[in-house]
Amino acid sequence: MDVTVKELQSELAEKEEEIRRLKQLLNMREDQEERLKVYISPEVDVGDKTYHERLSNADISRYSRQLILPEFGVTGQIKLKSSSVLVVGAGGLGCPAAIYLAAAGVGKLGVVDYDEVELSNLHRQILHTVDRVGVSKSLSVAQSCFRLNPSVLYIPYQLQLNSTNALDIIKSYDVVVDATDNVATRYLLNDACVLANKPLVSGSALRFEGQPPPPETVTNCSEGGVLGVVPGIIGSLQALEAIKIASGMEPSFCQRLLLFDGLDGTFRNIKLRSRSKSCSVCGEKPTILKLIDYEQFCGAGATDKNPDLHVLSDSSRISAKEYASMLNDRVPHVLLDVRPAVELDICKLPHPALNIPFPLFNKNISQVASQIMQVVNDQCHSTTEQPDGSTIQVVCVCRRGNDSQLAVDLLQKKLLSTGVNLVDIRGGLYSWTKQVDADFPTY
Ligand SMILES: Nc1ncnc2c1ncn2[C@@H]1O[C@H](COP(=O)(O)OP(=O)(O)OP(=O)(O)O)[C@@H](O)[C@H]1O
Ligand SMILES: [Zn+2]
Repeated sequence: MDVTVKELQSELAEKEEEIRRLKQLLNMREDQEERLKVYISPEVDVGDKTYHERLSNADISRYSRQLILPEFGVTGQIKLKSSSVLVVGAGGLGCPAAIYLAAAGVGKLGVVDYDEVELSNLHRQILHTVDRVGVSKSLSVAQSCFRLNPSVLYIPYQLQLNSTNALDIIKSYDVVVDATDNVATRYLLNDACVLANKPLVSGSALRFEGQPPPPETVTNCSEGGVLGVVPGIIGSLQALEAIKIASGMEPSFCQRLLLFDGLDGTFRNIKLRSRSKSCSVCGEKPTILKLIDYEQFCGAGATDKNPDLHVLSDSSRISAKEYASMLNDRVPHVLLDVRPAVELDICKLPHPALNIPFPLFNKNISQVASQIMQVVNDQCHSTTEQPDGSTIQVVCVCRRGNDSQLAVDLLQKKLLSTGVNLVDIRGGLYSWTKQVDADFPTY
């Protein structure tokens, strides 16, 4: 009897959620099979065993505008129809890539993503919809593509691609499109595609810049921000390249890197060095003969979700609720907001704050510390009941409660002798919304 009712309830809820998802997937596949049947049935009528290798009348109408392209033509269409493409990542790049691959008529389209749709995805992940918030992204992309072109076979994979499953999944596709957002997965895909001998079309898009091949990225959208149309452009270019490869046309970005700057609207096409003989994956004496642990190798997770840091001891942290009572009781303090200035325009706590963006702490902690002491001292003078500087609290806040801890940690070391009491708000503005004010925006 060591399992509590609560634990059982939550396990049941989890299982029910899983069942709900499986049912949804099943429905979609049944629906798809039904439609495919309709599509393929003329095979019997025509009595032609090679029907799949020919185009139906519906195909000819649907793809007519690309069939009349001399470089593509019926040969290209048939090749495309008998090919398969795997899109890894159903986000900002994956959505445009997948929809154009589906529209163009690839035979089989696999879509990998472990994550679920969030409202903050919709400005750029254009295949998801408001009513699919909380639904699996890979499923959502497959559903949207299905609506556009039901003759394609869609295989959604609701999982995180890693070294244990990558080769197994990749092996049944002809072309792989990297539409992910983290370094670990980029390395994984690179090595997996070399080992499996599959062409990889890489792309990335951050802030205003985008690039198809090769893998290279440092920040991510939730940290750096991105205008939705930029991944739209890059993901479309990835689809174009994948279509060229799958249909037997000449690829454009073999040993080339295309850079796009959305702010000044320019493209740069850079020639890459040819394959290095000493490369550890594709060189003459490769040392990487099977997939390794890429999260460990990169020192970064294969998701862009930052883990919660635990830098400060409990005594240096207060909850959002506790801060709300401090405001309520008018406890004198200095509120220090360490977010970038642009984020202060989005929302602020209901108390005047000193804004010093976190990067400045690493850059010049002495200057930051003296700026804070100045404000603390000013506040002491104006607060008659609190003549002693050491009783003024400095409360540090950021968006999620990671930077605020690092900032307090740096300050504590610097201001040790002053006796100033430094704390951070556990979980940042995010917890403020959760614990104090449900109307406070999250971003
Ligand atoms: N190893 C992986 N396996 C499966 N999916 C992955 C993997 N790595 C990244 N992804 C997926 O790739 C997609 C990248 O898209 P994008 O960065 O536009 O979305 P996001 O991470 O949801 O956005 P944001 O950064 O704003 O939270 C995400 O949906 C993410 O879940
Ligand atoms: Zn190499």
